[in-house]
Amino acid sequence: MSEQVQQSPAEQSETSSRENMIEAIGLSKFYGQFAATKDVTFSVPRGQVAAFLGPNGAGKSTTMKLLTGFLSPSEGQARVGGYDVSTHRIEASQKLGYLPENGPLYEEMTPQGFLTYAGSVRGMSTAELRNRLEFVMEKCDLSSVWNKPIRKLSRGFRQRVGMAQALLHDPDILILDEPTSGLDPNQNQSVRDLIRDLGKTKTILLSTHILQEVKAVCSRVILINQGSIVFDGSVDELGNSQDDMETNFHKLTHA
Ligand SMILES: Nc1ncnc2c1ncn2[C@@H]1O[C@H](COP(=O)(O)OP(=O)(O)OP(=O)(O)O)[C@@H](O)[C@H]1O
Repeated sequence: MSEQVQQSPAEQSETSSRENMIEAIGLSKFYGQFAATKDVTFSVPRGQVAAFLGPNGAGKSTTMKLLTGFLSPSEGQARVGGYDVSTHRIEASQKLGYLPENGPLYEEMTPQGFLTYAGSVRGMSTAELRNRLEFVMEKCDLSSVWNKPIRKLSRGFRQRVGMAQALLHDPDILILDEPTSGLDPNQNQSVRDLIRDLGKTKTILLSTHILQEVKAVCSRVILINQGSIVFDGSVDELGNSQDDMETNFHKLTHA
């Protein structure tokens, strides 16, 4: 008979922080009577690339803002890298890169100027920033627009500037809100390739309503509808083929 080892609460919390890099624990956000999210609970373990899927208005961006500390929950707790984001915001943000849905890009700045500013706000040293700027410029394929004002850039390049900002401090965890929204098929492909590459070393939660994207880059799907989680499982469990996935998505979101 196997012996059960009892863990103290502190040990349990250490285990959970080691294994789960992103944790939503009973997250609800109310606007008046309306619940944008209702008791949202899930966790993403180290090294997993998880899709946060749902139709328009389902609560994806709200959950991501709660997870990144940009919104305070009405109820529940958000943890990133083992830290509660409302009480340990700085520690959590050092481990986290966030691509917001409509990133705050400064239109008059160039990518180089904006990313230098973002790095200095994060307190990066000159040498570290120089290395990381070179890395993200190459990784996000920004060299051709490095010194153009952001206002002149296409949606695809703006998205890549947002990705570069999220990657600048080499975080272990990425929360990406619709990273491919509004991109043309070539740009789509290049952002997906980038995410797949990043997924080899990082924990990623990305929101989308594109099923193809889920299949292309993720191993896990968390599906939200009307503010509540309605499915949490592997991509294959949602459906083996694109058609199956579409049928199940439709069933789960049109109840
Ligand atoms: N500040 C706010 N005040 C009132 N309602 C809000 C507010 N922000 C979001 N909502 C509502 O909460 C719900 C969830 O919005 P959210 O932006 O999280 O959805 P989403 O899944 O990200 O949608 P999309 O795919 O369209 O971006 C929507 O009905 C939205 O209108």
